Amino acid sequence: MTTPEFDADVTAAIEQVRADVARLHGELTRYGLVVWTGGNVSGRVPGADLFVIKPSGVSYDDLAPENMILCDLDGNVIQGTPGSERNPSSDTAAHAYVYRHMPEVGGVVHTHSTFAVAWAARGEEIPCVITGMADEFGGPIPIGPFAIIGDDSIGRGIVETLTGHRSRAVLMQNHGPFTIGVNAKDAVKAAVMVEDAARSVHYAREAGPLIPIPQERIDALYARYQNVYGQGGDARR
Ligand SMILES: O=C(CO)[C@@H](O)[C@@H](O)COP(=O)(O)O
Repeated sequence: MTTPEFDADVTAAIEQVRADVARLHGELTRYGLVVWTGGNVSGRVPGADLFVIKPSGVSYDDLAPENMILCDLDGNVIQGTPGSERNPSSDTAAHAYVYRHMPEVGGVVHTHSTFAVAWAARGEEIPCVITGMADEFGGPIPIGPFAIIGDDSIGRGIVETLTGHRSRAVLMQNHGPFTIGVNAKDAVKAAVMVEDAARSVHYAREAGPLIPIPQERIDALYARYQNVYGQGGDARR
C-alpha cells in the first residue's frame, strides 16, 4: 500500500493535530466525562480537507499521536497513514458531516458525561439560569433529535440544531452531548462546561424553582466572555 504524499505545510499540520487530539482525550478522563472507551475527540487539519479522530474502542491509556486516524471529510480513512490499520471511531461519519457542513468548526467532541446524558435522556434542553452558561453558551443548551449511530444521522442532527445557534453544545436525545469549537481544544472546553452546567442546573432545580436571567443580561454576559475574557491571543477571538 502506498503512503500518500502531502506537502510540508500539510504534513506539519497533520502532525500537530495528531498530537493535540491524542493529548486532548486525556482531558475527557481528567474531567470525568467518559468511562471505559466512550466518547471521542477529533480535530480538523488546517489547510486540508482532512481531520484526525481516535480509533474505535481503544483504551484512553493507549491513545497516542501515531495511532490517531487521518480521514477525509467524507469520513474515509486515508490508507497507508499511521493508525489507518485500525477502525476509526463509531462517530466518524458524524464528525465528518459536521466538518463538511460547518466550515468554521475545527473540532468536534462527543462524551457520555453523566448529567448532560441525564438531560438528553429526558429530551430537555438546559435552561440558561446561571451566568456560566450565558458566558459559554449564550443561552440554553439545546436538544438534538434521536439519531442512529454510524451514518450521517447524528451529524445531520448536530448541524441542524447548532447552525445559527450560539451554543457550542447539543444534547442528542437519548444519547448525550456533542460539542463543536474553533479547534479541538475549544470543543473539549465546551464538553467540560456543558457537563458543569448540566450538573449545577440539575441540583438547582432539585432544590427549588429556577430564576431566569433576562435575555439582555445573557447577551451582555456572552459578549463580554467571548470578546473580553481571557487573553487577546485566545483561539476563539
Ligand atoms: O456513543 C457511542 C456509541 O454508542 C460512541 O461514541 C462511544 O461508544 C465511543 O465509541 P468509539 O470508541 O469512538 O468508537
